[in-house]
Amino acid sequence: MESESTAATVPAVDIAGVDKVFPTSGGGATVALTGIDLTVAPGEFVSLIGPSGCGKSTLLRLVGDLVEPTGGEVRVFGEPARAARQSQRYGIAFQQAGLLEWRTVAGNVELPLQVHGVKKKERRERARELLELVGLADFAGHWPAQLSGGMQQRVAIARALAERPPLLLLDEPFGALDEMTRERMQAELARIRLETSTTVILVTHSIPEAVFLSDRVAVMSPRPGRITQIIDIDVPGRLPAPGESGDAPALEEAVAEAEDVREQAAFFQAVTAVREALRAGGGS
Ligand SMILES: Nc1ncnc2c1ncn2[C@@H]1O[C@H](COP(=O)(O)OP(=O)(O)OP(=O)(O)O)[C@@H](O)[C@H]1O
Repeated sequence: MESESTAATVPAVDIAGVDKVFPTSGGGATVALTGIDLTVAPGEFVSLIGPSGCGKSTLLRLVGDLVEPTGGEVRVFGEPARAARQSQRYGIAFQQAGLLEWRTVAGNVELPLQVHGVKKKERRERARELLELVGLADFAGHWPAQLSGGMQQRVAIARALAERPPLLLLDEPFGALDEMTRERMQAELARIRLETSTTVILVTHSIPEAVFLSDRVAVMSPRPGRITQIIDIDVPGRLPAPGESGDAPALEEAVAEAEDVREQAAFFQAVTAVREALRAGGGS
């Protein structure tokens, strides 16, 4: 077991000098990422934002060991990304919820636990807890096709959290949702993060979403993607980072607070700062 002081000094994610080049069919190469350095502290929420094709998803996939870097190194809680994946340090959710249609909502959430041999009773209990966390306690026995897009995405997030991963990787998880649902889901994610103390890296196209959720926003340039600026977000009233305060508020309270946060001058200022950084980096 690591002592608390050692754990506090090991970053959740440490990306050092990472490049990624994809070979193309004609024998050429696509330089997707170049010279990426980024360190994410345990419990921190960092968003990646940048123009389409700048390598946001590739960077997230590198952290999740779904693609390998061409150069440089990715470490997760002190381990190489491969080892971190093998010791199930990640929960991952993408834009498409990717639920299995032939399993119930609870069955989908239980899936990773079942794959790793967790006993039925314990799986049931954990799925119940998670569905409560994402506000779907009454839908455990439903089929995915009976849920709205937002509800399906909540199930995908519950599933990603099933094994209590210390790191959650989210690639445009709310990209397919309407604006109102999206804002509500953001409030829920802020609350879930506070309640679970999970470190989160989020890929998003939405500046307000990045500002609302993140402690820091990493702004990327057009391809070949580089991180051009990292902006600290300080908006009073935003749900604090884990450890900064006590209990997470109840769901409806979190949603109401989120509305107030989005109306603050500090929120608009942060949105403007990210927008200007995107423009300065060549992203519109
Ligand atoms: N598996 C792959 N093989 C070849 N090229 C790839 C692969 N994955 C990504 N690329 C290329 O790498 C570049 C970055 O892609 P990536 O999907 O990471 O960008 P993105 O910023 O997430 O884009 P978007 O915002 O449009 O989703 C693109 O030029 C893309 O075509």
